[in-house]
Amino acid sequence: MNVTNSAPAIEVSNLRKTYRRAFRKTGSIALQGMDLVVPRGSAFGLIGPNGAGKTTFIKSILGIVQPTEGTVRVLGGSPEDARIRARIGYLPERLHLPGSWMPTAFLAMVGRLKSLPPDAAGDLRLLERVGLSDAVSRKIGGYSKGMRQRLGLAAALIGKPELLVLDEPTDGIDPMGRMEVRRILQEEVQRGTTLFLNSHLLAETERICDRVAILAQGRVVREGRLDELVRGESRWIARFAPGANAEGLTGAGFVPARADGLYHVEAPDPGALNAALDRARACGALLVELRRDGMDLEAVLLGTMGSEPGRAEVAA
Ligand SMILES: Nc1ncnc2c1ncn2[C@@H]1O[C@H](COP(=O)(O)OP(=O)(O)OP(=O)(O)O)[C@@H](O)[C@H]1O
Repeated sequence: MNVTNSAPAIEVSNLRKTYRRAFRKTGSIALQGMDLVVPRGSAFGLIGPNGAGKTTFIKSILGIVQPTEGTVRVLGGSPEDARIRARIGYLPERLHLPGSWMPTAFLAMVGRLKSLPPDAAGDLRLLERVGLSDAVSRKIGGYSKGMRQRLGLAAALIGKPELLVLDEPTDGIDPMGRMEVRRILQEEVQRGTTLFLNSHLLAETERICDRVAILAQGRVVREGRLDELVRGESRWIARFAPGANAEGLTGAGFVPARADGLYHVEAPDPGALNAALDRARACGALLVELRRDGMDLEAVLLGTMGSEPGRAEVAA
């Protein structure tokens, strides 16, 4: 087996980055001992508040920012290695595009930078895939923000990258466009690409990603499978038909919720859940709705951030 192919897509250990300020004794700490493993083939979302260090992390794994300390491995190699970088597609947070260029010329240039043979037909297919077929013969300077973003995504997709790193990929894209971008990203993951997504749109991260890390003050404070992070451990919400015997339900282990007809019940496994429902039915209650009492990603983030201390400055 090829060793590099079995390595995680991204692996960082004790990653630290302090931005030094010219003529000043203090530096700004962006990352302070970050550890993270992104498995191959995952759709991984990085979330966290403004200034948490997300963009600094992305720049570190792409070799754009030099870490102050720690190790970074990407696709089993160093981000400094041009051969590794050629296997990564990157959509930066702030796109700088040459306004006087045609989109095809821009994609051709990105292909050359990745040492790929020219592929004009492939570039046109990519423009079509990101919804820019009507704008192929227009200069980039006349593109709207969303169109520029789509072009950036096309550039990131050049050469079928093994790892796609996207910093706020749907910034400026309308809701229909977001759906299209989501579909493209899902297709890429199905193809086997590892996706690394940084987005403030938590609903988007929730829809696309299967793993999530929360970054706060330059450290990973939570990481795991999305379904495990958002799942309420063992609490369920049940709705019973009007007229249910409230006293009987309470005796059966159901706790009335604030909304009428809703009850919470603790059940760590399917057996316990069904036993509780049997007890409810035995006292005449008719179940009309049952769902897990889960949280969304926003609630997970807010809950996690509630206990985080503030960021400090360091002496350089
Ligand atoms: N070039 C720089 N020089 C000095 N400080 C910087 C630089 N880039 C980032 N920082 C600081 O590092 C910290 C992390 O910034 P970073 O942009 O990585 O965070 P972020 O999580 O991407 O934020 P946002 O969600 O607002 O984009 C912040 O305190 C920021 O001010």
